Amino acid sequence: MTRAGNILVVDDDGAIRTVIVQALQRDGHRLTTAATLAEAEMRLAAGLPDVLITDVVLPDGNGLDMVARLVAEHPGLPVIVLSAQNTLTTAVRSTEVGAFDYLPKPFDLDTLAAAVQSALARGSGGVAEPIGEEDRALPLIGRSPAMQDVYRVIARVVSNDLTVLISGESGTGKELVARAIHDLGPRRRSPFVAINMAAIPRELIEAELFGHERGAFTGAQARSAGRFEQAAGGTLFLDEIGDMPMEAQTRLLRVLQSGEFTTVGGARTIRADVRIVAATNRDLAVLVSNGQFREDLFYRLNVVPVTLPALRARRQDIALLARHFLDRAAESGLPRKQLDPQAIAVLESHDWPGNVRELENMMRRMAVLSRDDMIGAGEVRVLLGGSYSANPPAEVDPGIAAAIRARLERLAIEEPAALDDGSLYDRIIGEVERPLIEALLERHGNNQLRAARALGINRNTLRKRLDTLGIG
Ligand SMILES: Nc1ncnc2c1ncn2[C@@H]1O[C@H](COP(=O)(O)OP(=O)(O)OP(=O)(O)O)[C@@H](O)[C@H]1O
Repeated sequence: MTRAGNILVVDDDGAIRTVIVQALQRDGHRLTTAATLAEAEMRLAAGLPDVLITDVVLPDGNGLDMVARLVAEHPGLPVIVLSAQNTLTTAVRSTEVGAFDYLPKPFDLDTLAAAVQSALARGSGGVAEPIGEEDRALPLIGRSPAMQDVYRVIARVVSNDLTVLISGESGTGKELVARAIHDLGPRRRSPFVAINMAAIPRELIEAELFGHERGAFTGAQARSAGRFEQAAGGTLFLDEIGDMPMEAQTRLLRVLQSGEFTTVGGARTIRADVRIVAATNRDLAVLVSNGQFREDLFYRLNVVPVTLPALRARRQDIALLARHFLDRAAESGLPRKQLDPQAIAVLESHDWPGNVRELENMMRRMAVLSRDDMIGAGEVRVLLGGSYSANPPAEVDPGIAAAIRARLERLAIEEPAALDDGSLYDRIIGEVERPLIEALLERHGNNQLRAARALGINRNTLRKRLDTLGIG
């Protein structure tokens, strides 16, 4: 009889993870995956699997070190080690650290399935909390060292209730991290409730947070539960905490100290059973020194600080994120698009002041606007628009850039509405495409390959455009 269990697969090779997941799901197992040690730690902090399958060489360290530590802490946990380094040393070391089995790569899927069966038959007995029915896919994308640091902190906090303060520029993923902490932890079956201090009128913040009784203030026609009450048993995410008014700060501090709160206009005291995660895109330490934020509240919130890096500080994640967002756009019904290598290079050299959110929006627009399945550097540059033309890449003819700017200025004067009526891309591209292609063909003696290269589009795209425009 086959037994089914919760299995965590740790391998940095996405293809191998997919193959293993598909093969083992057929036997009814529930799979979760991680691509790095830090991701694995985050998963393990959320709950032990019945069987761990891990690669040895991982981008952020050696899988066997993790195995040694885990097996020491949970002697019953069966671990299957996979390794492409088919050396005796790896095999021996796997046994020494207490692995249950060792399979050299490439391995046979039936052998792996059989190894999993014997591992389950031995039974770990050490399952503290089942992983859950579904693979709660990690929502955070990024392999940069800076993101690995973030994963490590998440791993440290998921299974406890320590207050976390997430800092980072707008669009760096602060809310996503707060949700990951909630979704991976023991409170995940209770609500995750978010409140943004900057989005609520100052005078209503306390009522929003703590709820109010009927008649507590003008317009309070019925009793209303506040976010603390709504989040009971779960996580309360206090976003843009730097914008919290002073009086509300004082009240919040009291709640954090006593673990209780009273509703606005009411005498009822309610126990605050929530985990607090706060976020800010402002420097709270500066607000404290300016007297705009209470120092004692700052220390109460900043128990575990997490700093999210700006996207420009982790450019190696840009390609991964861009592809991820194009995939997501395709899953939501938009046309499926890919990026050619020069397009990725342009994305990687952009500074992304709006961080991941800006990249996400840009990829959705690309999915809609790009005429070709393969997005080229030229299209990316056009869409990055003003922010890119400030620093034009060497290969763009300054004459062409100047002509586009001149055309935009003329449009702004003659037809200002056209600048934001949603047709700008087609208008400008329509106007500049023909002279641009003709000029480049002329410059390269009608050599289409060289002209396509200079344009940053592939040759087939150029051919198609020539056909459509009737050039040639
Ligand atoms: N590492 C990441 N992987 C995948 N998606 C991400 C990542 N970081 C951010 N995103 C996406 O980028 C968008 C912005 O993220 P989020 O809202 O969490 O940012 P934020 O820092 O809270 O922004 P703000 O300060 O403006 O509220 C979201 O759609 C989120 O899903």
